[in-house]
Amino acid sequence: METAKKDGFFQKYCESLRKSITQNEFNDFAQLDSGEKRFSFINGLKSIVTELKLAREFNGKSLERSLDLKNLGNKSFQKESWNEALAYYNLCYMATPESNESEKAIILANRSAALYHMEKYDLALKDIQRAIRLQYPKELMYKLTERKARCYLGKKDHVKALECFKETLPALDNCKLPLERRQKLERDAQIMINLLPKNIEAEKKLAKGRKPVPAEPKKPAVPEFYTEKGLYFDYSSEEGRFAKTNVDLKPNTIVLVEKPHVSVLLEEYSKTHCSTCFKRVSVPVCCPKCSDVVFCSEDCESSANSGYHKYECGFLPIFWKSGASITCHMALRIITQQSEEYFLQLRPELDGLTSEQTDKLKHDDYRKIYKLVTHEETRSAEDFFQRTLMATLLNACLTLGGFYKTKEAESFIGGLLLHNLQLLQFNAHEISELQREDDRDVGKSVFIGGGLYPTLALFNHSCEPGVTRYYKGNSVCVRSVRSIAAGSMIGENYGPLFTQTPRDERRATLLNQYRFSCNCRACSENWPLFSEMDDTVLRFKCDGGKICSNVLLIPSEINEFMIKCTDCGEHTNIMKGLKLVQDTETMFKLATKMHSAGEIEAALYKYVEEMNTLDEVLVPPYRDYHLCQQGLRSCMLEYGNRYVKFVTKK
Ligand SMILES: C[S@@+](CC[C@H](N)C(=O)[O-])C[C@H]1O[C@@H](n2cnc3c(N)ncnc32)[C@H](O)[C@@H]1O
Repeated sequence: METAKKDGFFQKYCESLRKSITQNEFNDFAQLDSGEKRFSFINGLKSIVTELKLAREFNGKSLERSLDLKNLGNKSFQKESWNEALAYYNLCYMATPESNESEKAIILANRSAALYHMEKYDLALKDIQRAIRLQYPKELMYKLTERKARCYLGKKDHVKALECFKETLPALDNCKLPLERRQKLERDAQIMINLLPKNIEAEKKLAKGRKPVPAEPKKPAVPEFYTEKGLYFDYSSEEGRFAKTNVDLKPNTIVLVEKPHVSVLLEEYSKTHCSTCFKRVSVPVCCPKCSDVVFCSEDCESSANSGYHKYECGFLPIFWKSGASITCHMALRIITQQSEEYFLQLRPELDGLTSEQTDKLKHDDYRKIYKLVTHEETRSAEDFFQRTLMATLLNACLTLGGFYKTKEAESFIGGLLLHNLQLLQFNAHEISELQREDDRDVGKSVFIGGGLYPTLALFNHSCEPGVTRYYKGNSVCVRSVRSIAAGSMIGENYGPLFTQTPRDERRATLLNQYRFSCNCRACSENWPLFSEMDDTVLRFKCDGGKICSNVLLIPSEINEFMIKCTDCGEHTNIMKGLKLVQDTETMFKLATKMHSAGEIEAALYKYVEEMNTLDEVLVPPYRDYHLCQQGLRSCMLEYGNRYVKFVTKK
């Protein structure tokens, strides 16, 4: 990844600073042999803060804008356009300045009303709670207690609903409504107060006679860290460290689940996804000071505001305008998510760390990532110049954000920023999300941010990868997509696949971007591209006993697949207990809604591998054809040892 886009201010500043220094000065810089020295040199040239007039920006908050948005929200609400009202209230909440607490309380209360009408009772209850915490006006409090009661009614929690209707009566004492209106509300609440105890009694009686319903099993939380027991890391002088297995791995095996050491959203997703955990957010919790990020919960907001966001708040607009790449933001976040003392404490041991020591550490320990590949020895002085200048821009954010308590820490942390920029270039991963295109039945994988996964970063590349990655929030899951024999390397893919890109081009890209020459099986045997494979078609025996030439793989609701013969219409259930999914439209909906892309792929591969009689597959275009075809083909190669082309059903 490049340090910065051409159209941002950083690139221009970098070029002008480079021109302003003499060749002798540049030669002196080129001689330097540590990150700390490089940082001090560039940081000492000119003050980047003064040159670029850097200061925190909080342009997104304005009471005027907030009131305008509230009016728009209220208009949509009156039209009963609940979704539209919610969208305006969200924007309005984000735009409200920190000091306007009572205004914020009113907006949250309005948002709770929209959510109530959308039957999102839990979310409405949360907003009511937030409004109450922010000193919602006493004279209007009856509205919230009554809405709370109705939310509990919606949730069929009659006991809590009764409590809230009871709270409504004293709350009405503070209201400023005309007497008639107030009496009407009191009567309504009283009706419910009289009615609900009977319901509660009846429910109790019914419950006595009924067998207790077992609670729904909770979905297991994504583990912080999991590895397949056969996974280990080997080393060679040409390839560095790389992942291997000491057991046979079947397709679809989870090889690794890992939380990132650091992860950052792209600007485009900073207001639709939680900045801390990457969950998509429809009812955001905002930062009190800036309107550049959103959170999915108070927990994520407070962990951000007591940590990384405390220093980054107000700098994101500058960062985005600078054109700095997401890896630069990650280099900064690695620092802002810890404290100055944390790094100063680690300082004496960083350079002496060994993999035996770091392998045992947790993902959030800086020592775990410090020794990742940087290819420092192959870098040019120009490369160092640009990256070091970026480190000074990141450092300006730390200085202005109040990160430093001691001036002496600056050059050390500046050196770490430069180190982070180098290691992220080769070890960071794009984080993607499976999104469904509006009116189409096709899901696509969309790049939403970047992450650094300390264990995944040790996997080497193969143009015929053995695994695929997908994400849950910002956690990565790595699954095998074909059989991998004990003793083999587990290769992941850095970009070029053998089915799509000719060997020389693949090798050139990898050499340029990752500084190695690829010798994977597909490269050394020079396998043909997908477009060069022959169209051999064999036939699959369907359940109807006939031999049919067209078969379609259909994902079911439970991440398993069946085959539909498109000639005779028979279905073959390849796993027991599967629900039949009859039409392709439902299939696509299920595929894109219920499964992540990686899971679908991995499961597809598994079943293709199990059906070694199958030669032609019509691959449904539910996502990215290439990966799908590539995976299927490589499964077939293991069986038939010949090249088979898969036909894609458009
Ligand atoms: C993400 S790291 C992978 C782990 C790395 N081998 C290590 O020792 O930390 C990427 C770097 O690993 C090396 N690498 C990755 N795949 C390779 C391969 N197939 N052959 C040789 N070197 C490879 C390259 O130096 C590349 O820049």
